[in-house]
Amino acid sequence: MPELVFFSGTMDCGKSTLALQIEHNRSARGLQGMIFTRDDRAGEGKLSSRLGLVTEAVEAADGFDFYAYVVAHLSAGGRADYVIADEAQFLAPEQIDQLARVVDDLALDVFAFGITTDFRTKLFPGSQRLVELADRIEVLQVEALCWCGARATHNARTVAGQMVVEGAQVVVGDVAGAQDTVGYEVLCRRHHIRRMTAVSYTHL
Ligand SMILES: Nc1ncnc2c1ncn2[C@@H]1O[C@H](COP(=O)(O)OP(=O)(O)O)[C@@H](O)[C@H]1O
Ligand SMILES: Cc1cn([C@H]2C[C@H](O)[C@@H](COP(=O)(O)O)O2)c(=O)[nH]c1=O
Repeated sequence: MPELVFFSGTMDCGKSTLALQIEHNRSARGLQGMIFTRDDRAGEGKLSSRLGLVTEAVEAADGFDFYAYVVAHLSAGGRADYVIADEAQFLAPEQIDQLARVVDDLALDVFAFGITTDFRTKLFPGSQRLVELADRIEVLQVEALCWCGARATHNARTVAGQMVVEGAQVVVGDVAGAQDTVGYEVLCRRHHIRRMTAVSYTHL
């Protein structure tokens, strides 16, 4: 049975790497995937991993209709055996519904990758819809670690290493950002609640 699978975890836990591995393993066996992303750090139309691998992807911007796009591709004689959607937290709930329809009506596996919660520990709307609709939710095995050594479960937004709790939900960035710009750091719940980042800990 085709499935909608949500691969979830914190930032920097290997989601995009896994997406690229799934793509590699399937294409090595002659299967044809359709790869989508949104707002990847590497730029428009890219699916990139911090390990240095990158592949071309279709940018799923606001209003993009996954179901219509896949149907149009198949109707034009194109082939599709599965779908990959990275940075799925940025998708609108309706777009997740379209991905579910790709599974149910077109019988394709859909592998979606994304972080579940934002810097304020609130669900992204796209992730919420994935939790509601996915056949399976897979938490990634390679755990990112908090500075204290515990498993990182939450994403903090930082400016100069200090945690901030105000701002827009979406700000594209990285865990290794420059000191004066917006960056991110993964933390355990205890230190997220206490707003203790690696920088604030070393200044205690
Ligand atoms: N220099 C490195 N050597 C080995 N592994 C690395 C290196 N840099 C990053 N990684 C691995 O890549 C992971 C991040 O992968 P990525 O797919 O970009 O994460 P995500 O998509 O979840 O944000 C890190 O957690 C780490 O396991
Ligand atoms: C927590 C949080 C993250 N983001 C952005 C930052 C990155 O561009 C992506 C996550 O990418 P990754 O491959 O999982 O590292 O999401 C955001 O916009 N808002 C947030 O609250």
